[in-house]
Amino acid sequence: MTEDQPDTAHELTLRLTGVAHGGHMVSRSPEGRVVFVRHGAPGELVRVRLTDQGEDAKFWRGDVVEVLEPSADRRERHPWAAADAVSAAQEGRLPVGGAEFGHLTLEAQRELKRSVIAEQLDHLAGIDWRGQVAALEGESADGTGWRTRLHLNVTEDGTAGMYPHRSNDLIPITDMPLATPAIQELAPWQLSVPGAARLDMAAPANGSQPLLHVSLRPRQDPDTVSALRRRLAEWGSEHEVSVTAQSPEDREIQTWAGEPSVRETLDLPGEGQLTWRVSPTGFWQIHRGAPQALVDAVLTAAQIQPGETVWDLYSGAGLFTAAAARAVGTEGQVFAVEGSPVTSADARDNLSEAKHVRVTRGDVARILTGRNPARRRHGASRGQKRPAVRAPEPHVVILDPPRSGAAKEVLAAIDAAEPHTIVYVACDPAALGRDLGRLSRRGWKVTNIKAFDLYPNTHHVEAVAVLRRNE
Ligand SMILES: C[S@@+](CC[C@H](N)C(=O)[O-])C[C@H]1O[C@@H](n2cnc3c(N)ncnc32)[C@H](O)[C@@H]1O
Repeated sequence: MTEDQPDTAHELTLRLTGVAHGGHMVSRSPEGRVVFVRHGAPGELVRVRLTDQGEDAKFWRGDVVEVLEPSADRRERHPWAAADAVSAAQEGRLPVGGAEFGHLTLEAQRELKRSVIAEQLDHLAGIDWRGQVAALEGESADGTGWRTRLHLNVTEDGTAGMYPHRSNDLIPITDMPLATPAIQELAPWQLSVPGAARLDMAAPANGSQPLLHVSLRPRQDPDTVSALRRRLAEWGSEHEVSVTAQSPEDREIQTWAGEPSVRETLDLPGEGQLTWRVSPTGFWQIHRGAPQALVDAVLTAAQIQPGETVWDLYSGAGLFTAAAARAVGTEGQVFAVEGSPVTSADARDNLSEAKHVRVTRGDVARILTGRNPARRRHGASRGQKRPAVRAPEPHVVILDPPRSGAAKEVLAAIDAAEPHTIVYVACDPAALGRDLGRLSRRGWKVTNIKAFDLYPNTHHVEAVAVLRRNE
């Protein structure tokens, strides 16, 4: 038996008392130890199979395998059978990750996300947040069909699948209802791809040509790669899908069929259409409606005036950069910083016509302060390694950091630059709470926080916070 196979010796019957950050429900074992449980709902009595249970562990983790007293918030049917924990347990397998709230109604999912945000903001920033988590316009009734991006891992023999939460046992999948209809129709999980380690599928919401990117396994023999290339190039031509590939030994991305990138677009009222190229390994928002919802929220929050200077930190391929560039006009300027070489090259290309936009590649902390907090954490010298880029004085700062949030140094540098408004876009409520707390202590007032359900059927949630200086 492997560690991940069902094991009734490690099961408990637990009452779930609430929701915790990270997609877990909270409960206590009979001897009082906290147990974080996935796939349940507050108030339920459930049988839980423990997945982490060290004697010395501060807390344990587990998955629901049977619901003894169900919550009224449970759906009749999980929209994605492969991710349904209860039927998975009945079939003697693990549920795949990626839809850990799918057993609940969308309203209940949003209520849990709301309560996590409220709790984190209260606990970490002393903010009494009374907002709601808004569904995106045009969201489907069951929260499926939204993922324009999907990644699959591949077994040694070339079968594509997905991992259960905190497990290395890849499970082949036969469908993925969270993906857009375009991706479901292509069903990349049906491909047999020996030689590949991972597949990334991107299908822009505007219906333009999708792209399949293949990350090859290390040191593949040329015959395996040629055979894979031939088959996928044929598949790509037949289905009008671009195919690209990269081996770990080679930084260059090869185009095997079609185009080397996808084309994303957005209609800005009164401004026409904005267009972005996004490379196979570059960043783009996942939900088909996310770019529109976030650009609207950021522009409303930022109240950018013509002639102003805007910083767009962690800019990705330039989603907010392009919108801000229109808002400031050619009398103003936008200073964008993006760390990933691929994504910053996309941003440069996307904004190459806008002479009032400067895209800088690098770590935001290093660009703004000349110091590298990551290196310092690992014991390197505190000294300035390289001079910081000279950033123009901002009126507005937009930042959209990764899940870990912004480094302390970044918040200090933003504060020191004295913009009138900061717009913080966050995909992690705990990092948001911590960073808003830090900015509040520097004299910033949080004037508004809006939350969006950009990831239906998962525990993830996005928030846009607006801060103005406390006069
Ligand atoms: C959440 S994405 C936001 C991108 C963009 N705002 C959008 O909506 O498309 C965060 C971006 O920050 C970049 N990033 C992560 N850590 C960084 C760092 N320390 N310095 C600069 N960029 C970073 C990532 O490569 C990614 O493109």
